[in-house]
Amino acid sequence: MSETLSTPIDVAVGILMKPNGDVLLGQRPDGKPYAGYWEFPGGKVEAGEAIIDALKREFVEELGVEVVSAEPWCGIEHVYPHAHVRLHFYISQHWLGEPQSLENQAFAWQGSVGVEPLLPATIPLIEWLDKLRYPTASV
Ligand SMILES: Nc1nc2c([nH]c(=O)n2[C@@H]2O[C@H](COP(=O)(O)OP(=O)(O)OP(=O)(O)O)[C@@H](O)[C@H]2O)c(=O)[nH]1
Repeated sequence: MSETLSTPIDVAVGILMKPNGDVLLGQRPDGKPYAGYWEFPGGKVEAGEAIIDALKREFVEELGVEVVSAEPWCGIEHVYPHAHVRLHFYISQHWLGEPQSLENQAFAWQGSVGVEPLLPATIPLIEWLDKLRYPTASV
């Protein structure tokens, strides 16, 4: 148990961003920790896998979307009761295909993010993302 919590797990997370700034969030399906919480799509990096390859794989598996290009944006480390995660966030503005619910999860394109609850480690990202998406807004 202590080893599980002290050893960080790398997670590749992708933010699909439309030209108008809308971003895609997904709801964690039943059976996973924090089921029902909203997150940016992604998942754990497998042994020996590059983070960008994990991102592309997860998007195909979860959404049927091919990420053509994505830029690393920021990293967050967070210790949950179930895991110590190191989240690698990427932003993609270039993908192929419409997101499909391949794991029976709900999805929502969001301008101002209104879905909740969000995964705890993802909450601070929204403010940073808004500064990036809406640089002239006074908020
Ligand atoms: N995808 C994603 N994961 C996040 C975010 N924020 C956050 O804390 N996480 C954490 O990162 C981890 C992702 O693991 P996961 O269980 O979803 O990964 P996975 O799809 O590979 O799951 P699996 O092991 O069932 O195949 C979870 O501990 C989750 O709580 C986020 O915005 N997106």
